Amino acid sequence: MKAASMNAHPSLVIGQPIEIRDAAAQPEAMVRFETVSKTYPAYRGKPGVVALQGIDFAIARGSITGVIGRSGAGKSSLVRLINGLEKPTTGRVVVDNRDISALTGRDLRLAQRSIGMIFQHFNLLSSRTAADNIALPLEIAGWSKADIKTRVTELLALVGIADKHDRYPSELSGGQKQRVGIARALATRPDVLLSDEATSALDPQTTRAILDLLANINRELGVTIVLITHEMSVVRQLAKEVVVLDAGHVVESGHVADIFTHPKHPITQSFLAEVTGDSLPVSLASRIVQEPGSQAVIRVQVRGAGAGDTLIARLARELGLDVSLLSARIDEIGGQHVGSLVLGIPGGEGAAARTQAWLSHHQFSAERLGYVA
Ligand SMILES: Nc1ncnc2c1ncn2[C@@H]1O[C@H](COP(=O)(O)OP(=O)(O)OP(=O)(O)O)[C@@H](O)[C@H]1O
Repeated sequence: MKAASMNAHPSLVIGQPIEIRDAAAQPEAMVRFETVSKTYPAYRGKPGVVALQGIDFAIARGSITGVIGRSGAGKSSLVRLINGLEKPTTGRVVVDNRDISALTGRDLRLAQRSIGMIFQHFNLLSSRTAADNIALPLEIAGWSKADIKTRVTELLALVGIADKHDRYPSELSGGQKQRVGIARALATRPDVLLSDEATSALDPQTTRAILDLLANINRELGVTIVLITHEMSVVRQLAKEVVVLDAGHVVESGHVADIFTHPKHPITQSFLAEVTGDSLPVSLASRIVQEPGSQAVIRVQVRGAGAGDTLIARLARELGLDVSLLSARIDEIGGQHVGSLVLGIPGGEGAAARTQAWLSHHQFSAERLGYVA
């Protein structure tokens, strides 16, 4: 593509008007996996590996979708199928209505320009300044020097490091390096941004800042973001949808708030335990014992503003229980209020069992933590 035609794209500076996407005219999905499997063939005496099997899901245009799984679950394979670096063994991967798995050569390279990617270790060229790293994909795409200069300035401002134009990667912090990585990934105005563990090497504060930047980019530019991660805290902070991968299969998927309040698969529950397990105040955690005491302690996940108060009132009314609220934590997850309530249930084992049965009947996700004296 010639530089002149690339200039026809509107500017992408946050705060300025952006390309209007006509949702009615666009089909819903930006990425669609259609009964995809991926097997790496046997090689030099090593057996073949089935990395993905029966993968069938769609990523909505303009969404932020988290793909979470343990090491070896198949996350990187999934990403490489989206950007066409790998071909599926069976099925199709459709990106923006094109079967990317069927593209080769120049067609594939052009399609890949609309799919940006950021990495855990940034993958910057150490011999190039921040500006020249960002310029690289534009040079490859054949942009003119003048257009590259304008675009790079715009991108540096977009990611909040306008003053780092001439800095080399060795002179930048981890967060700043990732900002360069994000600017480079956005340079050719992609529709999809793939983030492969992009915050895994960063401290929690920098992680938060980078995830905030990605949220802004999604909001302002409408770029569909696919977040590959092994950390539920990343999904919780940024994603609206989540796909849980285990051993090459999608074991659960849906709205983040639904999955947080009703995790079904054990692997999802274990991911959630990592982010919610530390939510008990130390003073309460230290009082919880497993021998029967005066109150059974039950943790319940609730959704929606005021849901906690309503639940306690219903338990009082319908089961006649004088429930005490031992601890509560409310988060905003996937745009919804999600609460984790720790309730004290008096009345011994019978009352605790009735409460659990009632919660389960009304489809609350609940777990017994023990008793307090
Ligand atoms: N190029 C390859 N050749 C052979 N086997 C591969 C190749 N790439 C991945 N695999 C295997 O496929 C399975 C899924 O790997 P993949 O890298 O997709 O998982 P992952 O969830 O990204 O893991 P991690 O978080 O450790 O990177 C693993 O068993 C892995 O060893």
